[in-house]
Order: sequence, then C-alpha cells, then structure tokens
Amino acid sequence: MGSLQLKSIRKAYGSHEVLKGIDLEVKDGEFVIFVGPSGCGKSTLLRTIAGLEDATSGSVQIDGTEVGHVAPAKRGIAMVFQSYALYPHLSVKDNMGLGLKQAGAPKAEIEDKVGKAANMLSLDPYLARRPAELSGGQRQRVAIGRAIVREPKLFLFDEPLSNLDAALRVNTRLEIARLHRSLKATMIYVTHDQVEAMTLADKIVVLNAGQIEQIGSPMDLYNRPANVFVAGFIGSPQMNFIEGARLGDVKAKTIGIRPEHMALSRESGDWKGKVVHVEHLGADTIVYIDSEQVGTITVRLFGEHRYAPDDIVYATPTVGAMHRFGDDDRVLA
Ligand SMILES: Nc1ncnc2c1ncn2[C@@H]1O[C@H](COP(=O)(O)OP(=O)(O)OP(=O)(O)O)[C@@H](O)[C@H]1O
Repeated sequence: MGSLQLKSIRKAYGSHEVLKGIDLEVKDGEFVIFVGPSGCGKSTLLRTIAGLEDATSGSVQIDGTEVGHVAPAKRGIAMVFQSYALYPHLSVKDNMGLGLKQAGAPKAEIEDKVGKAANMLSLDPYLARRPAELSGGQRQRVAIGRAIVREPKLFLFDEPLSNLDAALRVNTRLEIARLHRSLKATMIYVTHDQVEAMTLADKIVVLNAGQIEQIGSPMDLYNRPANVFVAGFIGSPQMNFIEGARLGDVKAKTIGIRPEHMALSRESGDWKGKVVHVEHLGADTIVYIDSEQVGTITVRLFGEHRYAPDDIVYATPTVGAMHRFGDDDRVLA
C-alpha cells in the first residue's frame, strides 16, 4: 500500500512563501510527476513529503496516517536523487543492501532482495564494483536498486535522469516505466523535462510559483489545458498564442493553437505569412512564419518539407483545434 494525501501544504523560508497551499491525492500504485519552471517549488514539495523539510502548515498523510512528525527514515519512503548519493567505499552490492543491514535484516534476506533488485536492473555483472567503476547510468540504477530493496510504500525521485546523456535518459526512462509496472509501486517524480512527464506519468501536477495550476493525465493536459500557463508549458514546440481581437473573437483575450494543428500551403489558406526560419528534424519540419494577421507563429509538419526562408505561405488551423482563454487567462467553456 502507498497512498498519499497532502492538505493545504504551505512552506515559507522567512517571508518567502515557496509552497502556497498544496492539495493532492495520490492513489496506491500511481505514477505522479511534478513539473514546473525552475524555482516553482517541486523539490521543496518532494522533500516535504519525504520529511527532509517540515511544512510550515498543512498535513501529509501516508496510507491515511499523519506523518508530519514522523522521521524521514520511519515514513516508509525511499528517495532517489539526481546525484545518486552512493557510498564510494562500498561495493554496488553493499550500497544496495546497506539500508536493510542497518535495519538489522538477516544476511540471507539481504542477499535475496539485493539479488532480485540487481536482476531487475541488469546490475548482476557489477555487484562487486565500487561506484567509481560505473558509468553514470549504472550508478543511477544502483541508486534505484537501493530504493527497491527497501520495499518502500512510496518511491520519490528528484530529477533522477538529469545527469545522464540523451540516449541513456531514454533507456533509463523505459526502465523506470517497466519497474513501475512490475512493482506496482507508488512513485512520485520531479522533473522539468516534459517528455519525461508525458511518457511516464499516470498523472501530472503542473506547479507554478508554489501553486498547482492543473492536475491531469498527460493527454488531459495536452488536449484540455485549463489556462494559458499550462497550455504554454505542456507541448514542444510551444503552443502559439494569438490575441483574440486579431481573429475577431470578442470574448477570448487569447487564442491558442498548437504547432502540429495547422496545415501549410503555398497556394491558399487562412493566414498569409513569410517563412523566417525552418528546422529540419528528420521526422518533423518546424516552420517559423511571420504573419501580418497573427504575428509570429510556429508550424510543425510531419515529415520532410522543402520550405525555405522568404517563401510566402498560408497557414490554416485544424477545425476545432483552437483553445480560447478569457481575461483571467482561464480556458473559456
Ligand atoms: N533552504 C532554503 N532556503 C531558502 N530558500 C530556499 C531554500 N530551498 C529552496 N528555496 C527557494 O524555494 C524556491 C523553490 O525551490 P525548489 O528547489 O523547490 O524549486 P524547484 O521547482 O525544484 O526548482 P528547480 O527545477 O530549479 O530544481 C526557490 O525560490 C528557492 O530559491
């Protein structure tokens, strides 16, 4: 079991309020990801759940029990950090088994659990090595293995992949997804990489300046952003924003259209413009256009296209794909 309930969590450092009343329910077995811009309070929230920080006010419950005054080691959680935090003088095996050893577990049980975790993470060949003799990706797997052997109620991950190179990030991401499925464990994960958030999460929590902007499944956030902030934060390249007045919409202050929800033509279409830059990404082509009517917009086309700077083009939004936001930046019904 590993459910989590946060109620009105506030955290201030002096007069600087970093978390401004966070309410969140995490169900047993869920994979929840906190995303948001740098400094929005993601790590502080995770550390508050772990007990490494005390909330200024509010309640943290794990499996229905208030843990606000329970020491981190007694909360039934395991945390995996970006920095791995492995002991350099211990072997991989001893690093993974240390928590159990300190808790007084019998040797046979430690052997068994470390063996299973090592197997799950393909770490068997490295058990006798020390951390310095491993790659970054292998070290991070050891840190994850160390968390697994403790069989925690909650796994907390603080940007675990951010020290890895791009290819390794993808592999380790897949491994974490597989691990989540096989362990059926509750995982809470902080990242500012929205691809990680979109691919791993059952539920994404978008934070901004210490507050939750929206909670939803990845596709909820992508298809139905509640406000301009979420619309602009989720999706890459970013959603285009156009003043409603420019499109003759008197109710909407802002209209959003995703780059992939537009067609481009050399002959005709809704918005005439001039190509200013083209990015050929192989699978996609990103075209930046200056349009007198709607300003600078980004269009994402599937496949290879031979547009070039100074080409005159017409962009046409897909019917029904526009998002309308009101004066308060919230989506209009
Ligand atoms: N110990 C501290 N004392 C004072 N201010 C702090 C402390 N720890 C964090 N802060 C401030 O709290 C705010 C939130 O920090 P936090 O690390 O939670 O952000 P974050 O969303 O995880 O950012 P990042 O993505 O850059 O890691 C920041 O403005 C930070 O400067």
